[in-house]
Amino acid sequence: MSLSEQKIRELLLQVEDPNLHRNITIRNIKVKGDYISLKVALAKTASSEQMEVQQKIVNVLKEAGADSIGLRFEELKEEELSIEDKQKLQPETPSLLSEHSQTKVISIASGKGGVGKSTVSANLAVSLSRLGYKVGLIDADIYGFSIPAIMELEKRPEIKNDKIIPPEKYGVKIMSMAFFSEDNSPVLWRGPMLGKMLNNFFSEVEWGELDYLLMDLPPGTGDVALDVHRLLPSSKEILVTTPHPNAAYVAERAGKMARKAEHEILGVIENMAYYQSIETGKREYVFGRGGGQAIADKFSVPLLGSIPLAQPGEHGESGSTSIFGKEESIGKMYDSIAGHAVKSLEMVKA
Ligand SMILES: Nc1ncnc2c1ncn2[C@@H]1O[C@H](COP(=O)(O)OP(=O)(O)OP(=O)(O)O)[C@@H](O)[C@H]1O
Repeated sequence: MSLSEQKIRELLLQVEDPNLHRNITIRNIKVKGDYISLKVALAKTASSEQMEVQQKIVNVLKEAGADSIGLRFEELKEEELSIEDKQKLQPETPSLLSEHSQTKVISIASGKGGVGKSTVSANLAVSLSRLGYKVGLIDADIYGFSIPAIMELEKRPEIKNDKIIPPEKYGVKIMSMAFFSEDNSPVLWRGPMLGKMLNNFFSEVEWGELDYLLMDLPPGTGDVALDVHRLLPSSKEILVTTPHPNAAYVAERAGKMARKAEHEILGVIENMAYYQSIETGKREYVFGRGGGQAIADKFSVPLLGSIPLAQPGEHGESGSTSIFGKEESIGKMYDSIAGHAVKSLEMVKA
């Protein structure tokens, strides 16, 4: 059923900004047939409050007969907040960011997209959990959040006592920007928003005690790495590359960025390193050879491991097509890489 813009505005009078205790600010409404596209400004985005509002808007509009809703959020500008508003928005110090936190943060970076960085991040997180560690995984790849799909995660976070409880799969607690987007609509982030989003992922999320927090960074050498450094100066980095010399050249730029951000590089993971015939065991270096080692040498860090191209039928034990179980050959490789990364981290600390 199609709702008029005026009706939508009336319906949304029921929805409050939970931080400010007044009506939400609607930036724009577009109605195209059955599709309603809405942009809303809140005091705090990427937060438990946003989730609450998101849910309420969807419920209110669906109850009124709306079929399909696209929702985007932005934060209210400084000048839109009164002094009282600002008092209501007292910042918290996230415990994960405190200098006493025992959680080790590892960011996974790549020079370009499509090298399998998210797949590697997810499998590494699962392996660390298999090794007995308490693990969190942040999908900070805001331009193309793919962790929930890779983990085949159906659950969404829950809100308890104003905190976001991250859903868990394969023993890994997961947070993704995907949870803050309805209908998979693209999230457009400007520079300063990225830092805020990350900050909220630390302050708003009830992670519990974690041994490792992995962050799947967006590909490239953008602002997010700098934001991560500002928030978490002790974060370490792992670079993912394919074996092709060109891919390695691009990965080198991500490595230089890590160095510029004063992040220690723990090591390099080469993905899609070769194809191994199941019948003959013969390896074919489909995407070239040596790129991972070249990057590792460039930064004087270890090559933590080389993951071959997965073949149909190879995965299955875990029930997911992208996550490898402990009995699968690639699963064992990830376990070994995770063990190697833990050792590298201890050496860096020593
Ligand atoms: N070792 C592998 N063997 C076969 N396919 C792989 C392998 N690693 C990743 N892939 C596939 O390659 C594609 C890209 O992987 P993924 O999304 O993890 O890359 P990415 O580097 O995170 O990309 P982006 O940053 O653009 O999201 C996916 O379809 C994934 O299933």
